[in-house]
Amino acid sequence: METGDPSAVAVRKVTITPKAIIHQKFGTNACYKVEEVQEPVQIDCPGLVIPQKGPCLYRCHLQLPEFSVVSESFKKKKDAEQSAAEMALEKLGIKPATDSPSVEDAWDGLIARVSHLFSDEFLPSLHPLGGHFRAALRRDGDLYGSIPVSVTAVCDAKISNLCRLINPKADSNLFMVISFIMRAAAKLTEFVVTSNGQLSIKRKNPYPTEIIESSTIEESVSPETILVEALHVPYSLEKTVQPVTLNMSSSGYYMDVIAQKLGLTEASKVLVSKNIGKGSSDTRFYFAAPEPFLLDLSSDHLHVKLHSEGSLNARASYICGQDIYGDAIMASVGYTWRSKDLFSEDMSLRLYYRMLIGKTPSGIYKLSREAILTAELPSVFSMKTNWRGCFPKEILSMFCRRHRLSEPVFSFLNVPSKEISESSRSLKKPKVIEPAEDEIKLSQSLRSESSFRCEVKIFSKSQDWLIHCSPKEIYKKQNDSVHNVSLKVLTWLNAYFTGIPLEKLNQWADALDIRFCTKNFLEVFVLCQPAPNVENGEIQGIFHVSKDTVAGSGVCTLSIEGRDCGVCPLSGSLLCISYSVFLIAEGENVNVHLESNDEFEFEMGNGTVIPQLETVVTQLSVGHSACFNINVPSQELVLGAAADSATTLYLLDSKICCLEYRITLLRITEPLEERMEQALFSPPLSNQRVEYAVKHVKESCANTLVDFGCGSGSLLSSLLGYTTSLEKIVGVDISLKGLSRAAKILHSKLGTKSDADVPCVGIKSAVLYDGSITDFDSRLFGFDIGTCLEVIEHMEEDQAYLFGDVVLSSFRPKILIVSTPNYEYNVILQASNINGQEEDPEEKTPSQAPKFRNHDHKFEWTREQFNRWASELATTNGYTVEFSGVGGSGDVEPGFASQIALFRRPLQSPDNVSLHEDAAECYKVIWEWHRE
Ligand SMILES: C[S@@+](CC[C@H](N)C(=O)[O-])C[C@H]1O[C@@H](n2cnc3c(N)ncnc32)[C@H](O)[C@@H]1O
Ligand SMILES: [Mg+2]
Repeated sequence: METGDPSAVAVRKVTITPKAIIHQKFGTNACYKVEEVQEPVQIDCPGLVIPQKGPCLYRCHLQLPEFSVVSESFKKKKDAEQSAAEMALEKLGIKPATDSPSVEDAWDGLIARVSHLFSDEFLPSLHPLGGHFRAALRRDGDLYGSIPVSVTAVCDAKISNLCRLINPKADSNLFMVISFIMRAAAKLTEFVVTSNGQLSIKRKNPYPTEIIESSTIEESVSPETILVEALHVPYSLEKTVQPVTLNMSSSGYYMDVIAQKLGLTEASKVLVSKNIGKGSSDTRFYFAAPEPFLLDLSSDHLHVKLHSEGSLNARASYICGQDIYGDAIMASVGYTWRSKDLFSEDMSLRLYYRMLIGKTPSGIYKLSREAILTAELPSVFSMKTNWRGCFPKEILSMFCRRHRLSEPVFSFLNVPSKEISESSRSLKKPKVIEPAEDEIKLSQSLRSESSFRCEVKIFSKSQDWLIHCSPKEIYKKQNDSVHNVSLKVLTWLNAYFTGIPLEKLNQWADALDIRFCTKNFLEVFVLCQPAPNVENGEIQGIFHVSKDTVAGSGVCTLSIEGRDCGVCPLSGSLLCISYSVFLIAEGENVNVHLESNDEFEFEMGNGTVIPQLETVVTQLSVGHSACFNINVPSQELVLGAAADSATTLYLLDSKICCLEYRITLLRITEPLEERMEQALFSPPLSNQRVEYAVKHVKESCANTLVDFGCGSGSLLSSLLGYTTSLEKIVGVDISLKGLSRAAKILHSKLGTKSDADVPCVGIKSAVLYDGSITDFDSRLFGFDIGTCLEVIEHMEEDQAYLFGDVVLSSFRPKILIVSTPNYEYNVILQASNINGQEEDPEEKTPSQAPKFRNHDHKFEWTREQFNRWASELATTNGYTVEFSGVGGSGDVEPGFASQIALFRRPLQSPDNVSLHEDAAECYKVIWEWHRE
């Protein structure tokens, strides 16, 4: 425990304390002695024989050259000391200043602090700097007892605080701090010596022997030599970061060892960065003090001058957020508050690259998932329950901390309830509603019936405005609004980190409702973009963005093993895979293991994993394994993952490499809607819709069927399991992923089985088209039956109206079946437990209208809304319509779970075929099959 520090309270209270003033006036001539006082105990238990101890109190004797004072008794030693100092000041007729400290006060505090560090009482203390003072007494010759100023500048929070009070810029300017300390030491000529051109301070008189003895200068139990792994970070970006070993002999001073590695004679020429490690670790950059700095300690323009020297170490400066010059050593070594022994930890290339990765938004996400080569920061925040890894808000906070910015400031705009009730009446998602300016009340007191709009502002440490994101979207949950706005900012920042040009950055900002102060922003993030390398036209910088990543590589080879169970993942499903990633080199027998995960969950369709992986899993069924190769991504990602950095570096530098992914699809959890339909209905609702369609196919003896919005072909493939009169089946969709799954399933059902065991023997052809069902294609005119199951609610409402018109006026099927969710039924679904799994219990607001069943639904209609749509449509186009449904009952409130409209074209109604004779064939054939 550190005692008797006169500047300590100065910093804490911001005003100079009585003790500090005494110290300024008398220095070491002021002598404090604290004694314990035992307070008399009040016996409130007569007859008790066990001796009673009162609380321990302290009294302080302060001896000054002319007089002495004794304080009252206090519970804390330091209060006794301050009280004694105050009494002495009173005697001297000095009034301590009570207002905030002036720069002069801070200077006085700094001088007092430096003086204290070199005092007898500091030497034995358990303070990170104490170790340096003791180790300095093991240095030889002239260096005996000499302390490098740089360590005092970074290992003592009080010095940093005082320097900041003198000049706020000292916070990020190491050189300024060092020159302040040197100037303070120069004021203590009686006590310490500073030598010209040397960044070191030494005590004038030796320590008394008893102080040295009590300080245990020799470290307790340490082996002969300690080998510490560190890294050499060259300032030239052409040279790679290399591991180095520091041999810390137990009898020397570790700063001298580092000096040698930097090619310097001794420790005082070494400068030390801020701590960049996590928590208790002490990871810092060590680098040579630049020559101009040694020559001109007092210049205020030093920083600028150093900048123009051109030896800025971009990698080291980027990682620690402080300017670092020349080659640097990155090491985790130093003294702590816990022990007198030297603390050290090995640094590895992997740790270094992880630090680099951890400075970008997507990197923070990747690290939080322990999936550097596999995960990507998702593009949307769909649902809290499906999000894996750190949440956007936390990532944003972490990002700000790592770039030494202020914490992000979130504020909520309370959306008036009028807006919400209007928006829920139309049963449309309250997506973009702009409340009138005067109706917005900035409110932190949030009512449960409120909806939330959240905005965020980001400021630098010195409160310069950097980014402001104010999306218009309204959310029912406060958390959703916070995560969404955070994700927007992260997405935008990520774009900046990948090196997009400024004009694009501006466009992105507009699209994401972001405003930013270009000047302030670039000042803070100047080192964060990969700088274009003019010589060879490649992007090169702190990030080694490889050509392949820039070009956007795809999957090179793919092989799938295992039995196809026919269920492929849909967008919105939650997948669980196991995977391993290896670095493989052309013509080499070695492959380096980079990353593995036994159970890795992610949501499909949000960009939560690298695009190649998402492409591959869409082709897999549960139980399937796949192996595919991709081009090597940026080096820092590979090295951040690799445990064996040496082999990895060797292969990356000398061979043509690629990454090999081996994955197995373990589980698929369908989106909420699918899960509810399966769990709450027997047979599952989707099967009931298929059976409804089959019944009408059979009844109408249809030969031709078109499924509008066929998705992954569940209806078409199910139809193959029934004996019907169908000869031609066609599917149309705009989703290529869905269509390719449909093709795969139809192909396996139609192509492989022998006629004997297939009921669908009558089917002569099957075709899948890529196209929008709101566009007419004459090849699908006049079919016997058209189906459109659970599709219209995935379109905007006006598009659903358009589809209705096009299908009945142009396609003109004899029968059309349209199904869509019955919104009124949601109360029943959402009262079920299934829904509970998705909800955050504390966020539930029962008074609100039920949610839609699926986050991709653009609307959900009540029975009345659906009836109105279908009836008007039928009348306009000369069809009849009848209403029905599946799930629940039509006669009991609230009706069917899935409502169905069945349109029939009366027999006498003309086909209108002539109208479409020359109509375009705008759909694209994706797959077709014809019976030979
Ligand atoms: C919920 S899925 C239903 C799939 C299928 N009908 C079923 O019942 O399994 C909705 C489908 O509608 C498709 N879709 C949405 N808008 C469309 C459009 N304008 N044209 C064609 N398909 C569309 C989507 O791509 C998606 O495959
Ligand atoms: Mg749907």
